[in-house]
Amino acid sequence: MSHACKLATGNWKMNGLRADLDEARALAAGFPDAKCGILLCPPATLVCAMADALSGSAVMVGGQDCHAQTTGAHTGDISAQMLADAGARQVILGHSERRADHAETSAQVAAKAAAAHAAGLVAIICIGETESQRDAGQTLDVVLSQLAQSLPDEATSANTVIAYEPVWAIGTGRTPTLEQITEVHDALRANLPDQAISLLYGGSVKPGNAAEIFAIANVDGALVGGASLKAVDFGAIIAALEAA
Ligand SMILES: O=C[C@H](O)COP(=O)(O)O
Repeated sequence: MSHACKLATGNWKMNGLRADLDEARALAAGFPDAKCGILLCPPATLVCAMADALSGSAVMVGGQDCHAQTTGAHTGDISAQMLADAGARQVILGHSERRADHAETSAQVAAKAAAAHAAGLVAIICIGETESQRDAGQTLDVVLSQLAQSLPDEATSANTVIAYEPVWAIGTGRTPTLEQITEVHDALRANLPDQAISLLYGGSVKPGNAAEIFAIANVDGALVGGASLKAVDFGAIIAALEAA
């Protein structure tokens, strides 16, 4: 572990109806005195209701994306200010699914992060290589380039978290070796503008592999997709992070 803050982030992606807020409540009930940051990022439709449901608990609520502008004619988009108004404290930006499905560039991610910061939100900026890039030996070049281009100038440990997510490990049950995660996280740490920025690993993190991943020196937590949907699974991952 580094000196950065530990953070367990759950990304519900396009999953979750109001009835699923019971999972969020169950998670919060299991960690009344959390020893690390705990964050759930539900779909936009649930941000307000989840923030209300978790009010007074140790579990924070975040968004999964925001627009770079504050207001305007952008049908279907939501601004960072709107997320903050709904009770969010953080926002995931530049997730590989956004980069792939919506052709988001790192420059756009940086603009969104600046908007998030202006709204008082912590930006969780995602980076990661594809399988073909890894096979071509381009992993460090790709992630360091994404890091440099996705961070706005004002990024500090107070307003920014980085999540390294190999695209090929997301939702596949496959993970890099511990040596591969170590190599990338060490390189990221060496290139951060603020050494106290938290570095999360994401991609098929489960209760069964969380402890060994959290034992890596420059891993400060996780960005968890599928295993964050159920309190019992995400709770086990959070317990592993607290113990690391
Ligand atoms: O945002 C979360 C990541 O994409 C990881 O998803 P996963 O845990 O389902 O592999």
